[in-house]
Amino acid sequence: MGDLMGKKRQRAADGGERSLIGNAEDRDAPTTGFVYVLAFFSALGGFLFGYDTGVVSGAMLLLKKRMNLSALWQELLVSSTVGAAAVSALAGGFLNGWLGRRICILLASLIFSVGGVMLALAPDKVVLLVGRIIVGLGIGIASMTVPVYIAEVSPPHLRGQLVTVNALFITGGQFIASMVDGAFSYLSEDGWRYMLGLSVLPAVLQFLGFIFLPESPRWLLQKGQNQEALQVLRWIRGDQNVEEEYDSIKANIEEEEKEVGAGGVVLLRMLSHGPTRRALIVGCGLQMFQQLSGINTVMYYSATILQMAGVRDDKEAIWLAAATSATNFVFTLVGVWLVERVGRRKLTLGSLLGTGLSLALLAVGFLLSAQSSPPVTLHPVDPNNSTYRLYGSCEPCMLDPDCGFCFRENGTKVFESSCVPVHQASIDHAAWGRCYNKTEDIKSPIWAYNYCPTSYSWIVLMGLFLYLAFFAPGMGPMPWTVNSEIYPLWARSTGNACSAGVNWIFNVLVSLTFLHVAEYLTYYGAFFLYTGLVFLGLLFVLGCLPETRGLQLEDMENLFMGQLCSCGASSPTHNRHVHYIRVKGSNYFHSEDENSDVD
Ligand SMILES: O[C@H]1[C@H](O)[C@@H](O)[C@H](O)[C@@H](O)[C@H]1O
Repeated sequence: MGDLMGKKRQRAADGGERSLIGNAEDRDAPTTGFVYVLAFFSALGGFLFGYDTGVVSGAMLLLKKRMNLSALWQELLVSSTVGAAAVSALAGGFLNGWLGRRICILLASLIFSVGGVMLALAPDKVVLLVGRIIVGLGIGIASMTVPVYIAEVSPPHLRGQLVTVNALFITGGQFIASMVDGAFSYLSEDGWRYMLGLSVLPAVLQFLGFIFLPESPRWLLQKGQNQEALQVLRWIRGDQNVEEEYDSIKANIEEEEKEVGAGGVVLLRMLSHGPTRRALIVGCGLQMFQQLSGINTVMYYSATILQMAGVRDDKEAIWLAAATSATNFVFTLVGVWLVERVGRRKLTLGSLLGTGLSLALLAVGFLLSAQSSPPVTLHPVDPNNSTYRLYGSCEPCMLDPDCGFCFRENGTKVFESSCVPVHQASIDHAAWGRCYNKTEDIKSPIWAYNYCPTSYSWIVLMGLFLYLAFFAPGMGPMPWTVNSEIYPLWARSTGNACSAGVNWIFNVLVSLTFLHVAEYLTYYGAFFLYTGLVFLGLLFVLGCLPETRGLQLEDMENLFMGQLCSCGASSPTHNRHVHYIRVKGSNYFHSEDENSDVD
């Protein structure tokens, strides 16, 4: 074993130098346009991920009225997709290893198409629920397969950028979904059918594309289909000399097999092998912290934040929410531009720092709003004679899930305000009284179920914008990009399945707990909590995330040879020394001390 590891490190060291030279050449080498075609068609999976998770909020506004959906059914229709994605992302690891990346992408696009047709034609809420679960199964498989496929077909110097394009497509999907929501919100009858059904178009396009596109050459080599692998490499790289890359991948697979064996449960082998165990902790940790930084809560909550800021019209709020997803999209583009320039580690660290500070600003905005919460001035008599809680100001009334704030305003001045019970069937109006009948008349009272009018909304708005500007280039895409790179081939599908599963599980956890957390800690407490979690994430990344820019996928394992979390950018590990050589502004790994043993 020790001997093998020694040879492996020798090869890695040679490979490191070779990739070092290779990379310098690579940058100047012509890249065939074909790799961009591959990235585009694969990233349609990211688009569908974003579209289907984003479109549901607008569709729900219409659906709850058309189908008379209770709060439980609304919750089910939203969360079932994310829950199904968690399950299928985990299962996707096995499918990826067994069937290959291409078949999995074809499967996902087929599932998306079937789910989309079902949703568009759904006669009742049960069919809708089944459709949402089916779509979720597609999202899970796509979310873990697409980054792996793109990473495996890309040359090292373009890999970060091309995998990050998938994340760009995710936020692009969310943005288009919000535009479609806005456009079809005027069709109150059947608008939701178009919103949910339109996803069939990109799904079919991806399916048709992948009928003609090749399997990942790395997966083919792993399955012993050497001739096909060589052909695909030639196809993707154009005229370039691919023998060296082919030999390097092949030699690596053989060594890995000798080193960690071939049979058995991959996850167990990963956990008992130091470098893959550490990579798995880093990959899952990144995905966990991505969700713990509250992105989906902030996005979801943006409509309310805008209402706080004085946007009272529902339609206007929908369009402004589209501006939020547009911001997320535009700043992901900045991430695509930066990833190969500053590297994954610096990008993630900078993003976490800015995200944490913006969350603190959001929390301060909510705190100031709570402190200047308008008082309740009217205490109307409950016609149903049921006792309802008496609150002195808007803040506690708004945090109570059974009540809402009913008020009039004159400019920024709030008057004639009361706290009344919410209607059992819909949070859109009060159970009785002045806010029972919602009219378009601007003089009629305003019903605020989950916000309070405030003059500090500009701080919250600024916090929201800065949050997206910092989160989107780094913490949004980097967990996906890094996970596609850090595992050796034999562990890549399983590693990505686990980390994507962690992402979806924490997505559900954070969304389901937000309102309860806000009820106990208030909104500012909830945002201070996210701030704390983001700073924990910052420490984690600072200590544990090595730089992967420019390295061959086959050389990544060396980054995780030492103790976990001593693997920060350039720190030496306990049993071997790692240092970086700068070539053309990039860090390249170079190994010394080949004979020491690992673990
Ligand atoms: O990377 C994506 C992206 O940031 C999305 O905006 C978010 O909704 C997802 O949860 C996340 O995984």
